[in-house]
Amino acid sequence: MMKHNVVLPKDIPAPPYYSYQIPRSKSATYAAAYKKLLNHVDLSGVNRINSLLDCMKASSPTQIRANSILTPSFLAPLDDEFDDWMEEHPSALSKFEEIMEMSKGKKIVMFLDYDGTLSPIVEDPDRAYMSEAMRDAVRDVAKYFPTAVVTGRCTEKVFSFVGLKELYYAGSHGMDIVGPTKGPKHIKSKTKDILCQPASEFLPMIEEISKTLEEKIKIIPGAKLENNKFCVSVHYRCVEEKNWSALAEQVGSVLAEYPKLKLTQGRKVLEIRPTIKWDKGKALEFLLETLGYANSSDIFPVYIGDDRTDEDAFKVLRERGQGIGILVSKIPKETDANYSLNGPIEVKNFLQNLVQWKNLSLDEQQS
Ligand SMILES: O=P(O)(O)OC[C@H]1O[C@H](O[C@H]2O[C@H](CO)[C@@H](O)[C@H](O)[C@H]2O)[C@H](O)[C@@H](O)[C@@H]1O
Repeated sequence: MMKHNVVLPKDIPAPPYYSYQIPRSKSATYAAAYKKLLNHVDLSGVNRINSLLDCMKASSPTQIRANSILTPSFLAPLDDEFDDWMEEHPSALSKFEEIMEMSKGKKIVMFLDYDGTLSPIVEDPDRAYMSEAMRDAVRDVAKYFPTAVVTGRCTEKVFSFVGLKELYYAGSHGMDIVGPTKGPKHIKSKTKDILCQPASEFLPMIEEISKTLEEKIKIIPGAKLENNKFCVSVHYRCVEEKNWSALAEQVGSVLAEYPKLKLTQGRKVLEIRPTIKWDKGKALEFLLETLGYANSSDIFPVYIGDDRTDEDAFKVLRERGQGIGILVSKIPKETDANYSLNGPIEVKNFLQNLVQWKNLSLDEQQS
């Protein structure tokens, strides 16, 4: 096993998240507190397990409600808070006309997250299939607009689920970007080139931690490890809550031996990945550059995603002042996205609307 010199500090006082109070205001969603909690994750010394465990609990709204670590005002988002949130992040379906108006004269570029966006969240990550109707919708969208799937999955796995050769795929949270193998005119490349692998030097380390963790988590019923090539997912969706601390202990203690790896969190999943400054936001920028749009002012990128990791891409779009981010969520979450959709079915409807709108505008141009 690769050796790393790590000194684990002892007796560090617990971070102050137990007393964190959320003001009841327009933006007071549970996600704001969760974000604060994540910032306090401490993988060293005595706080390691508690920190990780609190983070696991806080990542799930249902768990949050059942859990007493946060204040009651935080636990019960009211209907009017939901309405406020919807006002700030309106449905991309009900505002479809408005969005199309904003995109007028610009080139739409589509970025789609996979799990929770194109496919529904299911217990077994190996069975997260997308529907045929969704596949048709994505295929149709890609006929008109450059389209990329941006995901935490490894590229090979997500390709096996989506199966569309004409798309770009940015797997492993954007650390493995490949081009299309065939496609319409706007896609120049005819071969499935590897376009970008910024974390290639981490492959042996990821392989090693993946094997170590796989062994360690075997003792925890329901825990599942997924090797995503440049990152590793440790799933706890099927782990009973009473065993979460044991899982946190295993993951935390292994990770403490790898200072060049960091932990992020998705939906009932702990994600281990290189500490390099690369994320879905960087992948989006890289793809825009690859498509020749780095300095174009007439592009309109649309990024649709449901996960915390998609926030990096939403943020990039906000900072560029270009296009829109659409968060897929049924519940209020702190987000940099501009609009929302409540699940994969609405995502499919949005994509179908986009195709219909494009067909209509082409018809208008011809008549
Ligand atoms: O970036 P994404 O495409 O959203 O991928 C993020 C992770 O998604 C998958 O896990 C999630 O979906 C599973 C299937 O529905 C679900 O069982 C799990 O609880 C979710 O966290 C995937 O398995 C991970 O590897 C991705 O990193």
